[in-house]
Amino acid sequence: MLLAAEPDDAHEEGENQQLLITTKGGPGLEGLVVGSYCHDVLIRGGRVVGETLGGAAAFVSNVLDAASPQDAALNGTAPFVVVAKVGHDFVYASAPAPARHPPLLCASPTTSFHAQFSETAASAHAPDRELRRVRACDPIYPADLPDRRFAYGLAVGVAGEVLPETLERMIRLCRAVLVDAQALIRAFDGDGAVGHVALDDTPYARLLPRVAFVKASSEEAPYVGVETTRQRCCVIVTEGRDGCRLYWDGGEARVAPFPAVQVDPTGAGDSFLAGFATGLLWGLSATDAALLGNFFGAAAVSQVGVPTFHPKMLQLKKYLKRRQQNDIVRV
Ligand SMILES: Nc1ncnc2c1ncn2[C@@H]1O[C@H](COP(=O)(O)OP(=O)(O)O)[C@@H](O)[C@H]1O
Ligand SMILES: O=P([O-])([O-])O[C@@H]1[C@@H](O)[C@H](O)[C@@H](O)[C@H](O)[C@@H]1O
Repeated sequence: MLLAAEPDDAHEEGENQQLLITTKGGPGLEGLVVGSYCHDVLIRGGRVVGETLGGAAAFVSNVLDAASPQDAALNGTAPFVVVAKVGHDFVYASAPAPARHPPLLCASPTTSFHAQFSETAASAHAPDRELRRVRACDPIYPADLPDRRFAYGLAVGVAGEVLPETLERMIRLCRAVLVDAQALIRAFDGDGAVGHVALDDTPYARLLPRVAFVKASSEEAPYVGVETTRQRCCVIVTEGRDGCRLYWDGGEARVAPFPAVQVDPTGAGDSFLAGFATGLLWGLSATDAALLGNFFGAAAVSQVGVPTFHPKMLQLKKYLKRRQQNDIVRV
């Protein structure tokens, strides 16, 4: 699979879009992150063991900020925009991610999840938590997105807030869009318990040929339908402590994990996706970008809530960049 190094502005309906993130610096690298911040309540053995900032947008912007501090300092601005919504009850406005990337305020309450953790997950691929959405903020509408072009977009909803028309607008605005499957296939029962629907049965399915990557956890992968979806875009399945696999039309690759002592699995998938996008921005091959994704996923599970990164951790960039052969990236 060839991943073009330079952008291509043509985004026709049905076009089989390839990854179009340029490896060269400059304002053309601005990203668009769409998905709301939320309140997470962590419950173990019936007891609340933590209350933290959540929402994929929080974990994603945390990684993107950590991975591009020099760019941000040079421009005086972060090289990406976050479109997130919260209510007036939002308690993490001064936390680093929302403070740097303020959300839109709504009359509805902040999205809130209760995460019930099992004491032991049977395998790396077994679900280790049951999620319940107890409050939902407003959806993010196409009109909420800035009206300008971006190098890349990350659709990272957690509670159904990225509407099909919003994803379509992202595709029009961004040269390449990476999607977290959880933004597309979550369904909520009367109690808010999170379930899944088949991606093919959703209005998002027709947009897949115009998406560059879809990332799914092992639990979500059967609903994404890897065999069908890989014919439309590249699919990445994360496998917890086993790392991840990439599937494209005609091939696949396994990417090894980093060791970690897991204290809180929340945000691993989000941090993975942001690390993966960062790797592509650095000009890495998709498999090396996935290695960077594994690195940030492992870092996320090692800390409770939105993790902090020691600058030394980012020395991985030097190592991975040394492996980079040239600007045209092949898998
Ligand atoms: N226990 C772990 N040890 C090392 N890396 C992990 C661990 N759990 C998750 N990761 C990393 O985070 C990524 C996403 O985790 P996963 O559990 O598959 O996703 P999700 O959080 O969406 O359920 C994995 O692909 C892996 O890179
Ligand atoms: O753990 P993960 O799958 O990467 O992502 C999580 C979401 O699934 C969850 O709904 C949200 O409340 C967490 O804050 C986090 O964003």
